[in-house]
Amino acid sequence: MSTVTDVERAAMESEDQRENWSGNASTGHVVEPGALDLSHNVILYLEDITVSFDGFRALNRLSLAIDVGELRCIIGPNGAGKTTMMDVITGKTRPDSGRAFFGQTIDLTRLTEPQIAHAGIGRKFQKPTIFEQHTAFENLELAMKADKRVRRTLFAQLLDDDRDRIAEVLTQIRLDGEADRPAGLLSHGQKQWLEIGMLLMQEPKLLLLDEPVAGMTDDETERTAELFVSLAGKHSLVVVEHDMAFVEALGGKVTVLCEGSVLAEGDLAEVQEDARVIEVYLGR
Ligand SMILES: Nc1ncnc2c1ncn2[C@@H]1O[C@H](COP(=O)(O)OP(=O)(O)OP(=O)(O)O)[C@@H](O)[C@H]1O
Repeated sequence: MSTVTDVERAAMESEDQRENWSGNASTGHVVEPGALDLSHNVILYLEDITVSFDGFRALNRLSLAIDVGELRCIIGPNGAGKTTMMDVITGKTRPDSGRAFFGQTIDLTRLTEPQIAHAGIGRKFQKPTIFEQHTAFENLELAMKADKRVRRTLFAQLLDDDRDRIAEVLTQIRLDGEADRPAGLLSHGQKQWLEIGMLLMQEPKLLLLDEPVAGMTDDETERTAELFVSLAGKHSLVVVEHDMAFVEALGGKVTVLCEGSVLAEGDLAEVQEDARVIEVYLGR
């Protein structure tokens, strides 16, 4: 069974939810089955998500919505549920209850991790998983969508547009001068950017980034903020981070998680003044 078919089936099975979420029938908006429906300008909906581990609620009726093209930061104390939330979005953890939708129609709770990646959600973990022996260019080539890799095998060479795409991503991640360098020789920050570049080769609509600037120099952190700001709009980004200077540089809306739910939401200055946020997180 093909992945697309499964995605389509999940979309159709969620017909009832679709009515609830979007009222598409009334707007007359037509979207192919299985395609990402962004007609309401929201790319991710989480509603009342609960995840328990041995009776402990890591997520407790968590609700959240991310707009198309938004750059959202998620902050909160250790154990607040940030990683668990990412795990639910990517299908690694199934919620006990609640709903998780990608666009209006794709029910993430019914898809496997590969299906969710295929649907357009890319995740970057803290530890880079690049191929150290291969060059930066080759790493991006290896990350190309599978259908393009097949094309490459058929024609025994990279097509010009694929080469252009790799060059474009190398420039985006500021590695255009390092294309032929083995990835293992890149700095820590450059390795992180290369992994982000590998995600970009998959053309994700939504990028989930877990503590992307941990271990980076101040200069690398600043450049990473510039990169993320430049990606917003074309992509939607959800960034989990503890580094407040970085969160400030991103300039987007901030969601504060605590004990598995949203404690506060707003721009950084607003949440920094929130007495509850100071008590559980920022005041520490
Ligand atoms: N597989 C698991 N089994 C049992 N408990 C778990 C599991 N995964 C997470 N937890 C617990 O759920 C809670 C939320 O963890 P989570 O890793 O999502 O928090 P976090 O906000 O990402 O924290 P940090 O900032 O430290 O990464 C924690 O108390 C954690 O110990």
